[in-house]
Amino acid sequence: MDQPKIIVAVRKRPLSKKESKEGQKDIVEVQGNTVIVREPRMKVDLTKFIEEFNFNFDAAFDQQYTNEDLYQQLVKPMVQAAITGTKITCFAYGQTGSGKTYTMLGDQNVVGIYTLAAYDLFQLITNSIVLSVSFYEIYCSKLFDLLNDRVQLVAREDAKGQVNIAGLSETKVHSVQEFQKTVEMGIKSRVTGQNSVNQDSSRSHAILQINLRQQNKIIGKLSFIDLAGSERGADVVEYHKQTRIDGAEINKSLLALKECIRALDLNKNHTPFRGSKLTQVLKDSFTGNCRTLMIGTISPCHKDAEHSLNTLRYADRVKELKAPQASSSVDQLTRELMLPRQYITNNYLFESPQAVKPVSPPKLFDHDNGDQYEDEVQMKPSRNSDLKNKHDELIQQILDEERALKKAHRDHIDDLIELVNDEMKMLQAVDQPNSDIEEYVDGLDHVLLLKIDKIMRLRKKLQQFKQHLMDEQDLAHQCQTHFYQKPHQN
Ligand SMILES: Nc1ncnc2c1ncn2[C@@H]1O[C@H](COP(=O)(O)OP(=O)(O)OP(=O)(O)O)[C@@H](O)[C@H]1O
Repeated sequence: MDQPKIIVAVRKRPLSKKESKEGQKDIVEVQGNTVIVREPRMKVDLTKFIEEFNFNFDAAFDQQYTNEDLYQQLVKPMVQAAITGTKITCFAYGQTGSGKTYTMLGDQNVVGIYTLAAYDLFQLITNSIVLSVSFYEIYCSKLFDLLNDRVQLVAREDAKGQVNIAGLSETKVHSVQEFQKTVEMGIKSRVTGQNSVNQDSSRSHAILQINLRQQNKIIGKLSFIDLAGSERGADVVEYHKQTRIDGAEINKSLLALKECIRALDLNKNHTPFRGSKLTQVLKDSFTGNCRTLMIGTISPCHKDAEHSLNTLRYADRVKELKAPQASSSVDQLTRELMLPRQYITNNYLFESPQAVKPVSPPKLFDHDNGDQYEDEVQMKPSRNSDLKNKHDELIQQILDEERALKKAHRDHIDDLIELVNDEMKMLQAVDQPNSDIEEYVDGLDHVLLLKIDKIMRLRKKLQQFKQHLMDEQDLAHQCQTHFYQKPHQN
């Protein structure tokens, strides 16, 4: 059976002892492949209510599941495919502290996906296959070799369009123990590289690559990417300029990543690799025979609700772009019925640039390139709850209108098909000997007028919908502007 090209999964971590002690509430529930977030909120009149968000994924794991469970279900089939030449790429995406490293690397008690994959690889490969590891980091568009004293590297595209990282070191490993040692060395180098105010591991993407070679020819490639903390994209409101630049850079790479996965899934000829350093260096992983797994990691805590929702929305966007699978029509339908609140904002901001101009937050610094994920920017409910409520109502209205518009569009297509059938009959009739040309002319005129009428009606609905999308953008902008305003100007 064909495995899907892209799998999007979400993993919820348990509450930590500290969080339980602090009285933090677990607001995330996993039911099958659905993740439910129940966020306690307060209305303008101070009445409390719970807002519920539902997201449906290819797989979802709650705190009961171990790294081994996740590996067996999602990664093992990919590792097996890697042996037969499929390039596999596995991303971990989520807020700092949500469990990306735990999932990928494990901790002192538990091994993660890296090592579990290595175990299987050494079981599966024959003696003639050599396994080697590269480990590097992308920080602020710069590449650093984690297995060679953090030497800075350069990615170059050759005449054939292949991207090579010049000077990237590769360490041959002959056992799981050697593999683990190599990875640990890279992790150490990553951690000790935190020598500036702004740099910590959650601000960079770490890429672990395992190459399988036979007679010096690469026959398999596995890439594991621990992405920068998702909340870092929101650092565009930080005081420190470098931090803001990092935030913009992270947003840019996550946006480009989403676009590349989209192109991959829709089998598009053009994939926007050059959108960021991350996607540029991963170009090879997005072309040809390849499979991608995205694991979104989330915290269960109430205090992290906004970040968790952002992670879920990002994963949802990646998933929403997937071409429908023949076997997943029920999933598709369920998804349509459970559209998350921000669906419109997320999709229309980025997917339909002609219809809606992207909202640009106020310019904060010269290097601001406008590539930020606007929806990753947090709003403070306490300071703009009025605007936010208005915004929420409008989003609801837009969701209803979207359904009505799509229904009208489908009806419109049915009507057009009927009219085309009528036209065909008219043409057949007029081609007969002794046909009535006047009847044909009147009939065609009538059909064309009907078509114009139908198009105008549909267009009116569309214009109204577009207007509401723009209104939504204005409101979102106002919310952001409100947020960006400093409370005290000296
Ligand atoms: N599924 C899990 N089960 C048990 N503990 C977990 C799980 N996920 C994460 N943890 C624990 O939560 C803490 C934070 O996890 P982790 O370091 O993996 O986060 P992270 O997303 O990698 O953060 P950063 O981006 O800062 O590196 C760690 O102490 C880790 O052991």
